[in-house]
Amino acid sequence: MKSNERKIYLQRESHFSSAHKLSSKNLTLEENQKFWGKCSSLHGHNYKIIVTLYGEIDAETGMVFNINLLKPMIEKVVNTMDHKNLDEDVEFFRNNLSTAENIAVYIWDNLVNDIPNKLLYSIKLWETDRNSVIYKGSNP
Ligand SMILES: Nc1nc2c(c(=O)[nH]1)N=C([C@H](O)[C@H](O)COP(=O)(O)OP(=O)(O)OP(=O)(O)O)CN2
Ligand SMILES: [Zn+2]
Repeated sequence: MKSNERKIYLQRESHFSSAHKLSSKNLTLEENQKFWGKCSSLHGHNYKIIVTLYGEIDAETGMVFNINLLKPMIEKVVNTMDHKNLDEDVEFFRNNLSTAENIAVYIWDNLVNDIPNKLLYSIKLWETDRNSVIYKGSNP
């Protein structure tokens, strides 16, 4: 592939709605309520994510990566969580609390091997309008 040596960020937004609760298996109901407050009860969020790729603009295609290829990769991961109870329906969250942090890690881990040439740069995830995380994992 020819490169014109100009690097650029490419972003794709996606959404999903999931139920979850934050509670530790090692704590009693009362202890969980004390630690996590209202979040220890089952509730839901409309999550928003932005997946960012970073790389050189290919001189022939004019693209870093074809968004038409990126879309189904993101949808595949998002569909494992959309309209699901994260804690019960997604294996990863049986052993990892379904915090925004861990959801971003889950998305990264499920995308990084599909996106070629180490292009995956970051996952930004909003749990609410006011609460968000940005994860930059390792890209082997
Ligand atoms: N570090 C984190 N802290 C918290 C997380 C998280 O994922 N990472 N998650 C929660 C709960 O999931 C909770 O549902 C957050 O919702 P809520 O408190 O309603 O959200 P807001 O802060 O946007 O609501 P306010 O109206 O601003 O209080 C808790 N902590
Ligand atoms: Zn929540």
